[in-house]
Amino acid sequence: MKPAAPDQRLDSAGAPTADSARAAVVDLQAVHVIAGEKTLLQDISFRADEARVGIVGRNGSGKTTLSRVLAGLIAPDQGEARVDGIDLSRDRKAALELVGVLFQNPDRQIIFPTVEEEIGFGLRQMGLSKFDTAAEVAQTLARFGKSQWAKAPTHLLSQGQKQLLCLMAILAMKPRIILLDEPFAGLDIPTRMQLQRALDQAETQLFHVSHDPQHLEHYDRILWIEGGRLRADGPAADVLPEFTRQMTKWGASDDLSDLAS
Ligand SMILES: Nc1ncnc2c1ncn2[C@@H]1O[C@H](COP(=O)(O)OP(=O)(O)OP(=O)(O)O)[C@@H](O)[C@H]1O
Repeated sequence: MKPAAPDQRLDSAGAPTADSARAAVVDLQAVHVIAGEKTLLQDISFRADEARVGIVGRNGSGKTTLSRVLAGLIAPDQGEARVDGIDLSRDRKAALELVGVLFQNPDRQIIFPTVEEEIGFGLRQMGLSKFDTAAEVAQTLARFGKSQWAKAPTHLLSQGQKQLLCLMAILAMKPRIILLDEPFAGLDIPTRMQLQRALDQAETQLFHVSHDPQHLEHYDRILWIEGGRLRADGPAADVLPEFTRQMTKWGASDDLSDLAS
């Protein structure tokens, strides 16, 4: 393997990860998100430019709301959220170029009848010509060894294949950041490993929401959200053991209604 440049990050297998020169700065300052009577996020502040950032927390703690803020899909009711100084909730074109989002349910993301149309859509939105889009789609499929999928009807793909399609569509757009909101839930181990490999090889920053601390052990930084607040923020080796201890403690006591309170 080629020796890494002095400031190049390596993943757990020793492979280079995100290109630090392209790292975007995600900057949240005193972010509040309110829905009716309920405060979904309260006073969240952090500045992150790490290659791999994990987001953990119990069900209903506010992780998905936070990912929507990061992607510019919702604007904070108070405070500021910026990526590289840009308020993505006001600049959708910049949001498309900067952040790709992979959600848990690919059926909510796939809207086109064939694989090539699905991958091509985002590229056309970014302003690529039909010719360049076709070339980029073909290259992306070839990179994943899936050229034979080009004309395949998307509704015939399995869940894992659909999730891989969504990931290919995002990677084709070469965003600076990929936001993952539990994309592995419901996938079998080989499919999950294949997606994880594709992500590990992507020279892109990852913000990854997961319930499973094991998926995030090799990450640079972990944000732990609880009750809409930032409960802990630090290296995986510090935050994840404490998170696991607390989850186990809560899980061992009381009933589900208490867990959800
Ligand atoms: N638009 C909304 N209006 C009212 N409440 C909402 C709205 N969106 C989310 N919530 C509530 O806010 C809380 C946080 O939701 P969110 O989806 O961000 O949590 P989460 O940590 O991603 O949960 P999970 O792990 O279960 O996916 C939940 O109690 C949810 O029911």
